[in-house]
Amino acid sequence: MATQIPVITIDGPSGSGKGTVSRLLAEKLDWHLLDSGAIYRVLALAALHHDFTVDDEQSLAALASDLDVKFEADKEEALTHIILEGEDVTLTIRTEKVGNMASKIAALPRVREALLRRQRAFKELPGLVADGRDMGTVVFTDADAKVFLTASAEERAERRYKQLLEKGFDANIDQLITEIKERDDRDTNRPVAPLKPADDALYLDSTELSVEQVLEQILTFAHSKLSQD
Ligand SMILES: Nc1ncnc2c1ncn2[C@@H]1O[C@H](COP(=O)(O)OP(=O)(O)OP(=O)(O)O)[C@@H](O)[C@H]1O
Ligand SMILES: Nc1ccn([C@H]2C[C@H](O)[C@@H](COP(=O)(O)O)O2)c(=O)n1
Repeated sequence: MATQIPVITIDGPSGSGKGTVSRLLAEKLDWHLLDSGAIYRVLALAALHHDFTVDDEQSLAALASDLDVKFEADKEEALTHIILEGEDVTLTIRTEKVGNMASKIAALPRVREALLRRQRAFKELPGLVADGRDMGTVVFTDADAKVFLTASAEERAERRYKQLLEKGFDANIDQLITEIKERDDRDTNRPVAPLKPADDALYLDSTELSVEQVLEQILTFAHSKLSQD
């Protein structure tokens, strides 16, 4: 009988905190981590480098299939270095320009299809924490515990504003609120793999919660689900 590899999925809109919480959860459990948004962001950056436009689905799907990207975990710095075609793009992919391009190309069915195998390959022992938009609904439908993490658009824009300033980027709060709402709208209303809670997901609104409170609630939920199996 094949060994079961446990998976916890955390989906949600931009700035809901899923990346932060997923990293902490993976560290605590000593499991692997998949930041699926980073894959879409890397692809977006590569598309910008190659001057591909969003309507060129064929070229974008080919780029997605052959994407030369490496994820190198750095435990000391508590981050994953992302190397695209030999260049460290860990910071570059975090701009709103790249995030918006990622959201646009993520609506293309052939691009999503081309990235499926790459994402599923992250499922390895002793376990995987996967964050994104469709981890629980499409990529890992048989996950042991699924979470949908959200927060108000205003709170998420405020978090993103602070985060961008800390990283040395320029930011404007009103523009961030507008962009977050546009991205929510695009990610939620696309026909393929839209952002939505899986039927069996824990729905968690973090607007009034600290990172520690969110982590605690998810850990309690995950432990109860994993002990049922
Ligand atoms: N519950 C929380 N309370 C306050 N700040 C938070 C909370 N959760 C996350 N943050 C902060 O909000 C910012 C955005 O969080 P994070 O990058 O984890 O969001 P995300 O959902 O992964 O966004 P994206 O999908 O765009 O990558 C970070 O600076 C993080 O420290
Ligand atoms: N599973 C995923 C992950 C990400 N995307 C798209 C949609 C997002 O707007 C964009 C950037 O993701 P982020 O880094 O902000 O989490 O990538 C998706 O469609 N599916």
